[in-house]
Amino acid sequence: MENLINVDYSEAFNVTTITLNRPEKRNALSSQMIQQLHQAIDQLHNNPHTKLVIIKGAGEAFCAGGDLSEFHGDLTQPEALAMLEPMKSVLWKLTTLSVPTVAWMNGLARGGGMELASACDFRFVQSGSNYGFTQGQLGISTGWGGGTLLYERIHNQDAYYWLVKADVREADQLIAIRFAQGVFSYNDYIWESGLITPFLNRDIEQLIHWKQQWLQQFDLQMLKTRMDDEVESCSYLWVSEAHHQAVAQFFNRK
Ligand SMILES: CC[C@H](C(=O)O)C(=O)SCCNC(=O)CCNC(=O)[C@H](O)C(C)(C)COP(=O)(O)OP(=O)(O)OC[C@H]1O[C@@H](n2cnc3c(N)ncnc32)[C@H](O)[C@@H]1OP(=O)(O)O
Repeated sequence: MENLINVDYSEAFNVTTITLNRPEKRNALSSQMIQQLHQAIDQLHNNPHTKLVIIKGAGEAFCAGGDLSEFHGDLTQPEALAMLEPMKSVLWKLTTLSVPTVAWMNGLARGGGMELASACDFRFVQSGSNYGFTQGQLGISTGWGGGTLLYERIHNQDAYYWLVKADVREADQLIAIRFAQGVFSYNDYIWESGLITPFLNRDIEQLIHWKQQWLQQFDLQMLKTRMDDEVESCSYLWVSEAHHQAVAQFFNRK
């Protein structure tokens, strides 16, 4: 099977890097990639030395979201719900992972790509790139639980407005709204970046404690229910004419 998800463990740093490897499609997530993401995250539990997980994209993009050609056909509401569930499960696993997670957003992200980033504990963005929860422009809403997680990452009023506005924003705007915790340049080498160094300088026991402390803020059952509700709502919007027209417009754009 094609390696659409690459997993690299650094012995030197005790860090596992998961790379979305479909650059020709701006790392748009297909069902096969989502399946491989599940496997990659499940494998993390087999390596007790991993103290940080970094998610990044291959090529010039971080992640263009769900695969519009695969997921956005004429699905019924139940079919849409079933199609959305697996990636919601990936976001849940990432959110509740026992060690810190970083989204190294080395290029543009749209829609579900932003939801994937919202499931990470920290987000670092690339100067000159742009990012947006653009599902609203497609006649739908966030559909993997990442909208729920956005409310836990930035001020709730800002989260609500971004989801409604569904606009694309520059790296510095993501810092201003506190969605991102740092900005790096195009040719910054991740291991030499001052953004990652603090994690490298800490022991796994410290990092596990801080992650546990973060998660203890939440009623995790309520958080999961909110994510479930989000996905179900999106599945009803899936069958809207606005959604079908928006997807057709994308593929007829050239
Ligand atoms: C729950 C999550 C939610 C869902 O699944 O419902 C979503 O994530 S909905 C999808 C949200 N994402 C988008 O709407 C992004 C759509 N893509 C774009 O706006 C642009 O492609 C962009 C800005 C990501 C990149 O633009 P650029 O000019 O750099 O490249 P191209 O547009 O020429 O694209 C290159 C190549 O990639 C294919 N592509 C890009 N995005 C997707 C996607 N989301 N699904 C499938 N394929 C995608 C694009 O079609 C081009 O392929 P090619 O064969 O070369 O025509």
